[in-house]
Amino acid sequence: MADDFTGATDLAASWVARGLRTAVTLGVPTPAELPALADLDAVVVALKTRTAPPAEAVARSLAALGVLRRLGCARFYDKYCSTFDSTPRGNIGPVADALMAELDTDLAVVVPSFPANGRTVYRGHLFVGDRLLSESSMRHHPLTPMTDSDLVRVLTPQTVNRVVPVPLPTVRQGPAALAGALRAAAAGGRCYAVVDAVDDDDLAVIAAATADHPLVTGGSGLALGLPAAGPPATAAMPVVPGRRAVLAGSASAATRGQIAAARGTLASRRLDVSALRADPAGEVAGIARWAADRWAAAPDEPVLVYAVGSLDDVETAPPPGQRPAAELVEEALAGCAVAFAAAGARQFLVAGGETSGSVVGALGVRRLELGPALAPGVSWAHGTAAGRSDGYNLALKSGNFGAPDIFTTCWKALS
Ligand SMILES: Nc1ncnc2c1ncn2[C@@H]1O[C@H](COP(=O)(O)OP(=O)(O)O)[C@@H](O)[C@H]1O
Ligand SMILES: O=C(O)[C@@H](O)C(=O)COP(=O)(O)O
Repeated sequence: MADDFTGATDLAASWVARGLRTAVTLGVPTPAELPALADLDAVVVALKTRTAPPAEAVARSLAALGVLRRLGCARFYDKYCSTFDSTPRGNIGPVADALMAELDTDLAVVVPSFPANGRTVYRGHLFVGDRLLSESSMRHHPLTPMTDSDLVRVLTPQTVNRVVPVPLPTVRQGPAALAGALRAAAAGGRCYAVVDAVDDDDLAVIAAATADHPLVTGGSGLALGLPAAGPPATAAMPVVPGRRAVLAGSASAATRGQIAAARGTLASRRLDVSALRADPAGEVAGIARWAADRWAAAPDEPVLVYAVGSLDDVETAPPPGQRPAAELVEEALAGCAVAFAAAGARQFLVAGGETSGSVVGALGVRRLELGPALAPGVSWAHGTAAGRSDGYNLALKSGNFGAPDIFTTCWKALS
């Protein structure tokens, strides 16, 4: 299960790359949706729990666990962000505590490392590229600013269990030595092992050492460490013809760069938070009219609607008595998606995990099958929605992933 929607497609892409036939369900699948999932090798339940209060995140994660067990799943992956995104009342610990208790297991590894995207863990500290997490752009995240890179220190106040670091030299001794170190750690009582990993070989060692663990936790990198079960299990993804749009609610550095790179090429509009506060429906209707005009002139050209061009656009606290900008923006982009779909849009790149949750929920999409990869952790998918026979093509892009030109180059894969 994944705590946001971009994270879910990121994990699914890793499993597909390792040869596992995988689907993503958006929210906990209903009983009627289970038969279609029965023959797969892996299922990712996408939850929108990253910023939820701990009790709510725990309840939804346990509901997901229950359904996955009913499907016959025997091993579980608790997917959170590779930058360990967590609110001050963090729910990574409470969710993992509940999963461990339910699965009656004494140890779970904590492995956010994802070297392909520059996330590494050394001596229990999380790095983004060559910076500590706390010195990376993640310190400015509007919802989950990360100001501490020491994962033991971040996780300890969130959990009733012990948190122990496992250093790189132990990993480099290989799977047997690491498995022994993990067993020794668990002998002292239920605990988390924050395992160092700086490259994909380290992830392969951790995957081998935890092959019999009922629960692992981490970013998607650990899934890439699995031995391949076969060639990549990418199904031939249906391409749904229609208008194209980029909806970017992320304020992350990579997305801001992608917006700057695309603005010279794509027709674009920035959401105006004060206008949204005054008249949210009117603002969305105005953007929908603008997009329809653009598509009338150039039907194949994507339009770009974004929230944050520079960090100055980020509202850190709402005016007294007003709704937070984050909520207004998520609702507005969801409203744009629905209005654009009514105008014939079928292909969406959505930037941001929370944003993706809002947009995909508003479109009524329940399930995704992955298609071509666009970047590490980012893929096209085909989404099926109740009452829509054609569905949508969706690329749910983590705010911090993807090359600078992804908003303009991603469409080639659908041509
Ligand atoms: N101007 C703004 N001020 C404050 N928050 C904003 C603003 N624009 C967007 N946001 C919010 O920032 C959050 C970005 O989170 P998310 O979509 O998960 O992106 P990322 O993948 O970069 O984490 C969303 O909730 C979005 O609505
Ligand atoms: O692990 C990751 O970094 C991503 O899969 C992820 O969870 C991204 O979250 P957002 O940056 O909020 O999209």
